[in-house]
Amino acid sequence: MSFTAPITLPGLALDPQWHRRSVFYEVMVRSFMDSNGDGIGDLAGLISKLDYLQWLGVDALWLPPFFQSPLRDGGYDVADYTAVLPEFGTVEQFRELVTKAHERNMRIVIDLVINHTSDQHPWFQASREDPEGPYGDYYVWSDTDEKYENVRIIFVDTEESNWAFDPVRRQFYWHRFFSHQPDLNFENPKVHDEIFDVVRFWADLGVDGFRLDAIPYLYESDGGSGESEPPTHHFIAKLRAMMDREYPGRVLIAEANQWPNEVAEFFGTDEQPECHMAFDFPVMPRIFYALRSQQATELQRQLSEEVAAPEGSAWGVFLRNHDELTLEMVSEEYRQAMYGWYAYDPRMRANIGIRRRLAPLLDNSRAELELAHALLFSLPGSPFLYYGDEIGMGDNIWLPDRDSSRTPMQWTPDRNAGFSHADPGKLYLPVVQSLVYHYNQINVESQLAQSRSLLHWIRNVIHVRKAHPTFGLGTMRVLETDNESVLAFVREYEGTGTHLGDAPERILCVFSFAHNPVAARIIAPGLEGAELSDLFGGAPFPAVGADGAVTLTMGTQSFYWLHVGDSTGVGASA
Ligand SMILES: OC[C@H]1O[C@H](O[C@H]2O[C@H](CO)[C@@H](O)[C@H](O)[C@H]2O)[C@H](O)[C@@H](O)[C@@H]1O
Ligand SMILES: [Ca+2]
Repeated sequence: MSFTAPITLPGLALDPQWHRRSVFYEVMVRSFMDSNGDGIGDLAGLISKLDYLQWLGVDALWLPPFFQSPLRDGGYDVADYTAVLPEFGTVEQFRELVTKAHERNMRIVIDLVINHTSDQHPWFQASREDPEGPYGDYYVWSDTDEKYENVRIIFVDTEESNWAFDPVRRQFYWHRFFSHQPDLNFENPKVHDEIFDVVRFWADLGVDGFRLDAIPYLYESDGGSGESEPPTHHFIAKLRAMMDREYPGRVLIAEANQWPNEVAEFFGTDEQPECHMAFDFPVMPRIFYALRSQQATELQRQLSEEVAAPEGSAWGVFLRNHDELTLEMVSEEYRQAMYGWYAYDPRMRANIGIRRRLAPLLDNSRAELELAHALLFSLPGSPFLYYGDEIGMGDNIWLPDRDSSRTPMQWTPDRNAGFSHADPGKLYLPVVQSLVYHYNQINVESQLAQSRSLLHWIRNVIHVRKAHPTFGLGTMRVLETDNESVLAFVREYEGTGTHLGDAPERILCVFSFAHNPVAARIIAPGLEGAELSDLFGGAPFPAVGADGAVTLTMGTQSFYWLHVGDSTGVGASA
């Protein structure tokens, strides 16, 4: 892929690898900061908090939809792709956000929700009213609701069919998600043109990337599963080609809740590249499984089988996001175990998953929060944080659907957690006031004032990660251990063009999920005789033996990131 065209975005240098070096931060405009006291977060509020995000070490923001929408699915029901929802601000303010982010060397990624629109979108209104008109074929219409019977239902809590009857057109329309989200008809080339124009609109405003929402579901066919069908890949390849031609350096991120070998197809091929990044869905629930089961084996197996992202591409790793903690990528047995540990109250469940935030899932255990983040920041790929998780925000399971984890950001112990000066009753969602996670205690201001707070800890780890490009750019080798609670892998990078000069770097990462201290023997072929030292404080550790093994003692639910130095000479082969 070439990057010959100049990139003129303010404040940003051309960096074809930026997405592989970045720490991403998902921030919902509605939830972060309200600038005008109407109780709803907005773009001006987000702009006012860019300094905080820069301080934290964030390199790129991912903004879920902020477009015109009836907000029946958190904005994933778009009614106008090129208009900002008035409560959030204006296109001009969005341009200002991009400029100010770029000035701080931060990039902006936005959601591209193209599988479906809101039923309020003028295209759908025109389509239902005038089947022969210019929009008649923009959606998937049928006289029967018996087509595509092999296609599963995704929102099992609310939907009984992927078809809904429209009383105006007197036909059924296809929808993979809520019935108020009709699927666009990608068989219609005019739909492709419309989507390309939407991409150009936002790319011209300077966005650095697009998260392709629900991307496997663009096409369906008779007898097919409606997931990742060949024409879906052809469309993405066509979109990528346009991006490379017209907007080199901007990235596409696939949101495909599937197994790694299926998701990996969204990277495309050398000849027909598709996405630069894809979210890693299977790894995430296995981290949570390991924390409760004290077994690293399933996570170790998954990581060993992990498909390496092709040259120049990256996985996106995450612990939580704005959706439920999806359990689609685990077996029924594991799913039931996880419901038992993490969703013991049925109210905590949504579809096939758990609608809770990170800190409550981990019972506010500092050890577990650190362990989970240490994994997040050292697994291959780029980490995605979810707003508020850096301070251990709580949730509100009495709110409907996934709103449980979309409450206002907690900035201070003051009114509305410093999020808004509106009357508290006017907020788009109430601030969290539960016993453990009340905004009086859990907020940015008080954590800034405590040097050992979770916020400072996470910031420190982010900065350590960023000082070692191996985490973003290196390969991973999973190692054998003699303790099934302990996971170990080595990250290796040839080291060109980093602060290390051209020196290669190796980092041994070890994690114990045991609920008591343990010792583990780690077999590290290739590291025979190597010296080890702690990446944080530099303290020396026992060297790897001549047999390539090292025994480490680990505290309860703890981890090490160890710099692998030169061989001590003990049994070193060369
Ligand atoms: O636009 C509809 C939905 O699209 C994304 O959905 C993803 O989340 C679902 C769970 O909420 C998941 O089951 C599905 O596999 C994903 O594609 C988006 O992130 C959702 O917020 C949105 O409702
Ligand atoms: Ca506002």
